[in-house]
Amino acid sequence: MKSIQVPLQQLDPELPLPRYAHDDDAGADLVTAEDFTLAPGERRMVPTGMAVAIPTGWVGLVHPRSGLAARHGVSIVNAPGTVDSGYRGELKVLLINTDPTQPVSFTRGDRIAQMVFQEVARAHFVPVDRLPETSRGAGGFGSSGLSSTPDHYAQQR
Ligand SMILES: O=c1ccn([C@H]2C[C@H](O)[C@@H](COP(=O)(O)OP(=O)(O)OP(=O)(O)O)O2)c(=O)[nH]1
Ligand SMILES: [Mg+2]
Repeated sequence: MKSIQVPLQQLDPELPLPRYAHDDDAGADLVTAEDFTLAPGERRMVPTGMAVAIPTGWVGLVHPRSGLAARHGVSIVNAPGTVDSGYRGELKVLLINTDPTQPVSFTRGDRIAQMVFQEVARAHFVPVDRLPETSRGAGGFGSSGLSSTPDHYAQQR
């Protein structure tokens, strides 16, 4: 696995650093700096008490935790959140409680999200009159259907 150094400023020094729960995990867990409760349907910008300097050419993606999603319906509004390498402000997590009836409470230090680091490419956009042809063409938004044996697969069999 590639490894990068990420300078981290602890705006709230008593909180733990982000950690990988297991050696091969893709995401390092982020914690909340605050106690809060999300009412059903409520969203909130949650501070993490830290700022980072992600290396140029990389991005930090703020992903939901599946356990919170499965148990409480808690997700991230803008999933995955994009943390630009030039961003020096406090990392925040835009949580939402999608449960229609149950509130959910968090305590300072609880792990609320996970950050995945990825390399990014810079696109240079080149205006053209025609795009190269493909089998998909302009089909999208469900064009290949739901069934596991659609005609769509016929040519590959
Ligand atoms: O989940 C997130 C998403 C973003 N950010 C911070 C870092 C990121 O670099 C900055 C801007 O995010 P984004 O580009 O997604 O927001 P925008 O609405 O496009 O704002 P801007 O105009 O500042 O780019 O906000 C977070 O702390 N958490
Ligand atoms: Mg932006």
